[in-house]
Amino acid sequence: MTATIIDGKAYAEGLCARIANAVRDLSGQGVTPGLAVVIVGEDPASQLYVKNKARQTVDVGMRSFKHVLPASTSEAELLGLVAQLNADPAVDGILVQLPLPKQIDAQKVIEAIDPTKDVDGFHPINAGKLMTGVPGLISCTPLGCLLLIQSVRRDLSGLNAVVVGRSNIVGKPMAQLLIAQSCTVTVAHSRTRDLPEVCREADILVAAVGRPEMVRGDWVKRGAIVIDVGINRVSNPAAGEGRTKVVGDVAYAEAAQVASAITPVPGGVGPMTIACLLRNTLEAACLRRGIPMPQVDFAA
Ligand SMILES: Nc1nc2c(c(=O)[nH]1)N[C@@H](CN(C=O)c1ccc(C(=O)N[C@@H](CCC(=O)O)C(=O)O)cc1)CN2
Repeated sequence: MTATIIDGKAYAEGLCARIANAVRDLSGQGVTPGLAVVIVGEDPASQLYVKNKARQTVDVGMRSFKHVLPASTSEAELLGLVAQLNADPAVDGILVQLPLPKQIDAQKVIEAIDPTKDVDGFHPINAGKLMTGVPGLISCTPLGCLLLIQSVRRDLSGLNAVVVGRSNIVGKPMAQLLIAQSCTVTVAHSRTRDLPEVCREADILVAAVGRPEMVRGDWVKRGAIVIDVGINRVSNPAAGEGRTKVVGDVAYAEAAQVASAITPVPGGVGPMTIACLLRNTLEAACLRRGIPMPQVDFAA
């Protein structure tokens, strides 16, 4: 079996084009959604993600507000900025880029964001809404994974799903989203006994562990849909000394022999994270004004 490659980059571009159309309609009604992105410190990967977020925000016709703070910023200073953004009517969405420097308690910052502007979907109110099936803002990476899964199979009812990883940002919300689609969900993690055997039961396998190529081809059930959330930079001596490359949590070449569909890394889940952030900003702008959210998730 040769797997269908799920092209996250192409899906994300299509989603952004639909978001841009919806933003154009909204702007015609005098509403231009605004997204504030806050970065603390000089982590090069975070700087790149924030730059891409600001650029894509403008590309879809939204207003972008970028706040760059020094690595020495105190928790109180960051909380002060969040309070200011909560009160700003031009700001519909607030995102504080993670990770934060060690003197700042990230959970405290997340909990300070107005839940109606929490476009990351990390606030406990939004996590609780997802768990209880109440509409709210959903964490971008798991939402992107679900859209990619549904791009190859719309009805997931009754399928066995295994999510490897139990983080608040990916693993737990991913499990909730799959439960809401009537999957039978197992959340596996570093203490799971016989992880390969657990994975072999999965019709849908989501790997979000942060360990390069940990999920091997013989962990994958024939015909499974495999979603790789990992972004791991590893050395690549074949390309020359000191060179690196990005790989996922799944041994792609092996798994692609067995799966029916698989996301590559790069170009799979990653691009969906930013597209879903813009989607959530559109939703936040609509929700806060009582405007129905346009259907942008799937091509009509
Ligand atoms: N507040 C948040 N912080 C962080 C989040 C988040 O969702 N909210 N996620 C990650 C970083 N991230 C977005 O912020 C992000 C990561 C990766 C990609 C992406 O498109 N990756 C590319 C590969 C990139 C490379 O080559 O290095 C891909 O997979 O194709 C987009 C966004 C942590 N922080």
